[in-house]
Amino acid sequence: MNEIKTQEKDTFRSLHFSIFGAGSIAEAIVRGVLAKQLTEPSQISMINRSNNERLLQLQRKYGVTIELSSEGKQQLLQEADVIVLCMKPKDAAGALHELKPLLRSGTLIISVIAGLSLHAIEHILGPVAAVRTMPNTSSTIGLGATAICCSDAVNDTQRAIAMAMFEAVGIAVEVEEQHMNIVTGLSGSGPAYLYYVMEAMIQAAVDGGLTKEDARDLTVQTVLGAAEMVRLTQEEPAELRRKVTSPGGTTQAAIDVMNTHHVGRTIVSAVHRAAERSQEMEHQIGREIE
Ligand SMILES: NC(=O)C1=CN([C@@H]2O[C@H](COP(=O)(O)OP(=O)(O)OC[C@H]3O[C@@H](n4cnc5c(N)ncnc54)[C@H](OP(=O)(O)O)[C@@H]3O)[C@@H](O)[C@H]2O)C=CC1
Ligand SMILES: O=C(O)[C@@H]1CCC=N1
Repeated sequence: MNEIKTQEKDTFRSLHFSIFGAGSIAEAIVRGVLAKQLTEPSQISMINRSNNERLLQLQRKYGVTIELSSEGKQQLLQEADVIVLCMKPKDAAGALHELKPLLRSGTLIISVIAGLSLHAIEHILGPVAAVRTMPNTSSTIGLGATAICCSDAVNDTQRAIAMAMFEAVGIAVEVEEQHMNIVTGLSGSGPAYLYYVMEAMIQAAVDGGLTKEDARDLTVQTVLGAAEMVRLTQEEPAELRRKVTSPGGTTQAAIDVMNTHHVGRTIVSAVHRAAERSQEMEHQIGREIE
């Protein structure tokens, strides 16, 4: 992970962030940013449409500012230097229309919403400084993987703020907007694919007689170790797999079963289907805003 530069750190600390939509990914980002001490809880406000109980819970947990009245919420949006859009795609158009009359010039918009294009944001808000991102929930523990792309109005400082925010909670890369859908299929949804595999591995071990606890511990360490092996050795996953697989051995027997069931091809199709779904959502939001 890159260390954030001192100057950017100072800029970051001086900004007021309004997290517009206080769900799972919003919490992952806030928790990660606060854990990295990138800013103080008092610089962050969180807003929901109606779930005030959730806001109170977040306030208790992180010490962030919340507002329960609609006037108070509007004021937080008006005063924010950075507004982070974190609602579901279906709620995005409504929220952008709500935001439009409140937006000050110079406010940076950062969106984490799958399928919400920069064009759609600009269509409603006008030519704003907007950063489209795709993080993932591992940001909660500082191991997120985020891709970002920026609208024409984004200046270097604003780009650095967005990068700093996501580098504080993992790695961040800048990509062309046309690649955001495949990023969504890869790293946005990706943690769920690995949990899916882990669920199956734990189930198999329990079926084979292990306790749930031992099955879970051994599975977690196996996945952690495999990811770290790829990262630290810089070897290709295929090469590392070859080293585990003795001819005629146990791994070969397992891989044969996976090949018979086209598991590799299925994963490729799954990632592409998620990317396609992201594109469909982009079109759907596009239709909603026209
Ligand atoms: N979860 C993930 O792994 C990832 C999610 N994303 C993206 O993040 C976004 C949020 O997902 P997630 O965190 O899972 O969703 P959640 O359902 O957990 O949270 C969405 C939040 O948005 C609030 N909200 C909805 N409409 C408005 C509004 N008009 N004004 C203010 N708040 C509003 C909801 O509040 P209320 O309940 O009061 O309506 C809710 O708290 C999605 O667009 C998704 O594409 C991106 C990367 C990864
Ligand atoms: O499932 C979703 O739509 C969101 C986007 C990426 C991860 N979760």
